[in-house]
This record gives sequence, structure tokens and C-alpha cells, in this order.
Amino acid sequence: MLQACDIEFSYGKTPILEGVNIAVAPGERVALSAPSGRGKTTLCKILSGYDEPQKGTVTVDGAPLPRKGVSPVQMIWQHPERMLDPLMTMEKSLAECPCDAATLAALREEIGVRDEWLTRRPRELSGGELQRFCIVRALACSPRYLICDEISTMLDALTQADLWKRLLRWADETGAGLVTVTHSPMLRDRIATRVVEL
Ligand SMILES: Nc1ncnc2c1ncn2[C@@H]1O[C@H](COP(=O)(O)OP(=O)(O)OP(=O)(O)O)[C@@H](O)[C@H]1O
Repeated sequence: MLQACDIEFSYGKTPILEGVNIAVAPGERVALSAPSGRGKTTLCKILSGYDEPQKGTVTVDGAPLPRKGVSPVQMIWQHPERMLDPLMTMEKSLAECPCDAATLAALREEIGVRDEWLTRRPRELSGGELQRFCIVRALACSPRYLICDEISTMLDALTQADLWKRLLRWADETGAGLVTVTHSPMLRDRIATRVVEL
């Protein structure tokens, strides 16, 4: 169980999250819902350990998220181009993944990363192609929980559908829990088994 208890978070003196509690079971698909600016991305960053709350705890099966090493909670972001080194080929970016070559090849196949993209740098790929790499990098960490913050907002409907089909298949196969943020009610209805209002 991924659990955030009594979370408080402020940017400077501006409180963003106060007394937030959320629990996600393995295999569950939770959609976070709230108006713009309420703190969905902030909570995603806290759940995946990128930001520390000023108060409260985040645990997986009762254990705090590790400060070093590979975390059981991985996050995929809205802007994949910001998450990749612009000078590195995609092959080199993937080489940093903490898994063996066979697992990586299987994930590339599962998420639809084509071989001819591997020798390119981020500026030579589309947003959808880059997002597939970011997804593979996250899945290569064998996460038990995956946090998806508007990961398909910038994609056309067909690419969006294909990407989510693949991601949900992976989640079914692994039993991972998902937390997703989307402003699309249609996508939320398709993905979520539970909606949490923030
Ligand atoms: N680094 C930061 N420094 C100061 N304020 C910030 C910072 N990041 C976000 N904020 C503010 O915190 C609030 C919550 O932001 P957040 O991105 O978590 O909201 P959100 O619910 O995800 O919004 P949206 O749906 O528009 O993406 C916003 O008012 C935002 O301006």
C-alpha cells in the first residue's frame, strides 16, 4: 500500500496542501481530481519522493521511501523533453536504467519504442516518442506504484489511446498501482478505478 498521511506542504509562506491523506492499494488506479492550481502536481511530487512535505509521511507497506537507490514509486511527467539530457542519445539515456538488456528490450517493445529512434537526441523526436522513452525509463525501475501527471495532455487522441493501452496492460501484468492526473473526464473514466478529490 502506498500511503500519504497528514501531508502539509507550502511554497514559502503559501500553504498548498493541508492535512492530505491518500492510500493506494496494489493494482488500484486512482485519479486525482481538483481545479487547476490546487496542488495535484505538488502531491504527485511528494508521493514519488521528489519533494519532501513539511509535515506528514509517505510510505510503501509502512516503510518510508528510500532516499537513495531505486524507488518503488516512479513518476512520469507532463513534459518529457525536460526530463531528458538534450545532449545524450536515447540509447545512452536508456543505458542508465537499472535493469538488464533483455528486460529493457521487452519494455521498449511493450511501450512501442522503435529501434530507429535510439540513435537520436531528444530534439530529434516528437513529444509522443519522447514520452514513450520516459515511460520505459520509469518502468525499467520496476515500480510498484506509478504516478502519471498529465502524461498524455500534449498528444493527439490516437497516440494518447495507444500509450494508455500499453501502460494499462503493463499495470495489469505487474499489479502496480497507478495515480494519475488528467483534465480529461473521458480519459479519467477509462483509467480510474477510484477518483480522489483534492
Ligand atoms: N516551485 C514553486 N514555487 C512557488 N509556487 C509554486 C511552485 N510550484 C507550484 N507552485 C504553486 O503551487 C500551486 C499548486 O501548483 P500545482 O502545480 O501543484 O497545481 P495543479 O493542481 O497541479 O495545477 P494544474 O492543474 O494547473 O497543473 C499553484 O498555485 C502554483 O502556482
